Amino acid sequence: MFERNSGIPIDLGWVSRSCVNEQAVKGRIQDLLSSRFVHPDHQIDWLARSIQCIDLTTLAGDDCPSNVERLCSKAASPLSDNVIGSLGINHGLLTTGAVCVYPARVANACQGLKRIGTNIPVASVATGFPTGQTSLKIRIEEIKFAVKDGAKEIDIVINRELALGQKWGELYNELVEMRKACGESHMKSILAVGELCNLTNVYRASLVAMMAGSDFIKTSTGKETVNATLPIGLVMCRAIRAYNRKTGFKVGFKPAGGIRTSKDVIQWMTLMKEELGDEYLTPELFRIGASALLNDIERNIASHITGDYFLAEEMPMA
Ligand SMILES: O=C[C@H](O)COP(=O)(O)O
Repeated sequence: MFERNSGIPIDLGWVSRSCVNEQAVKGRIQDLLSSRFVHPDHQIDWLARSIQCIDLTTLAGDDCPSNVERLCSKAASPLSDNVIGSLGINHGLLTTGAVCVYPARVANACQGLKRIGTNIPVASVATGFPTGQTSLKIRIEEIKFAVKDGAKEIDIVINRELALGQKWGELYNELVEMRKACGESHMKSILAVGELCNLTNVYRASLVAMMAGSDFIKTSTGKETVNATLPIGLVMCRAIRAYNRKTGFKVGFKPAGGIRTSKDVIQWMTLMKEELGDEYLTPELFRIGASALLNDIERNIASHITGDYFLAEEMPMA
């Protein structure tokens, strides 16, 4: 275990001095993709490990108790019994990192997980997700509502207007208020990187979110035009590393939005391993926000085990 990030007073000098060389970021990602491979013999282990880091998500307008219950069952038993048996893992030991739902569905998720008898945490998006376009008062109330209903993790969205206007002090103050409203529940700050215009803003927003006490920084809501990309992920990982060196606090990273395939997951895990080290490849410090990824992982693990090719529709719905 490690100490939770309590945040630090805002350091505006550090924020405004920080600039990102976009060409160097692209070069580093190209180098990573061309020089680091996971040996096929180890891919099953990596994929099984990735499942523990998934925030299994449903964020649809037609979410209702029954589909949230199904999501909870899938989170508690992400792989079929025969696949689990072949991996030599005891049933019930492999679960996703969390279940992620809208605030109105937190109570359903908590009940569903309790019925199954698992302590998988419920995460909830809040603060006017995905845009945050409402008053601070209402955004704070929404956090409190989700916490009261049992959410142990709150995925808040940052105010993009403040970030784009370089109003870092104001953004920090909003985030500090949100962190207070989260209480013991962990705050995962969504930067909505696709709307931040450039990588320097991504780096600066990452620093401000961590200074305000975020437990995780997260790329995207999944609703922006550009969501999680590896260059953006690299910039956020570097900010996490710099913050850790300066303060000693470890802040987690959550790429989210458009992550659909086993190949994507292995690339994200490679980035984490190379940039932050193995200790960050745990559910405490790494999550993948995804609504449509588990099916592909299960299909790949089943294919590795049996040597047969499976169609997506042959797998139970993820
Ligand atoms: O926070 C999680 C994202 O909404 C998931 O995005 P996705 O639906 O593209 O997987």
